[in-house]
Amino acid sequence: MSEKTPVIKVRDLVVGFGTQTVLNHLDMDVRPAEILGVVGASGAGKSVLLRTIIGLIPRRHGTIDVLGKDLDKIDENERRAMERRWGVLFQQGALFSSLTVKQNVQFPMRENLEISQRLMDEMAYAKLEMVGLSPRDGDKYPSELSGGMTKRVALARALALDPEIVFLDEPTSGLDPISAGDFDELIRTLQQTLEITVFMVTHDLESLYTACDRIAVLADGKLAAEGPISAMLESDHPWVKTYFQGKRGSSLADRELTQ
Ligand SMILES: Nc1ncnc2c1ncn2[C@@H]1O[C@H](COP(=O)(O)OP(=O)(O)OP(=O)(O)O)[C@@H](O)[C@H]1O
Repeated sequence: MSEKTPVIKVRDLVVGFGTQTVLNHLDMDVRPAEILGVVGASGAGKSVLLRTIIGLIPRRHGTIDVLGKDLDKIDENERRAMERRWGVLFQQGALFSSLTVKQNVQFPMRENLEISQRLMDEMAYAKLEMVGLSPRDGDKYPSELSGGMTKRVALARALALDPEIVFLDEPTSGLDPISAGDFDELIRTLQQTLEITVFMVTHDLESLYTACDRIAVLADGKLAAEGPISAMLESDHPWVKTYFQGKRGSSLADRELTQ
């Protein structure tokens, strides 16, 4: 794929439920190896967009290309192959409570790869190390983990099949600011070392400043603004102005300017 080809290309996307239209003729590109932060008011449709791209919610209209393939034009086998090329971290982590950390990380491997248990163990330990957890953490159950550890395990599971794209839905929600900052740094480091493309839905202004290359703002079912933080600070869109140039946003912007 050429440098310029978007990794994800969404065109004229319409998604709704009953009489409600959530995404209304939305166009969006996600570029290779970028961390794109998707923001918008509560209920704007950020999670719906993520879930529609990965095929969990049907579209009413529009096309979605991922890694150069139109998702409407691939057969069942190609679809399964495509799903191995992306990893997803859902809101709340969504770990299987009856499985250990190691078994959770191995879940996608078991579903998709025919490899020995020993190799799967090695791979699971490597993924846990990548996200800053030890092999001993592998034997714990989700109920024994802190919020930050749960997110890390969910990230390790999303990375299980060495994906090219990672979808993160509110990865830092529920974390204290220090743990959230550590998680942002982890995402940044992984993105740089593995050169993955990251689609991150977030409410966390700090994440947008420290982790994201570009930001896409959802409002009224469309992209209201997109670009780096500097573009957000200059935007005239009312929601973008309030969000990025409001009290919280401007203190981060000041810090950015003085660094
Ligand atoms: N499965 C569903 N069935 C019916 N309505 C849904 C469904 N999923 C989402 N919605 C509706 O779609 C709208 C957008 O929801 P979505 O979860 O994408 O918002 P969001 O921007 O991610 O919000 P938040 O920041 O609060 O998580 C909401 O009005 C929601 O109620």
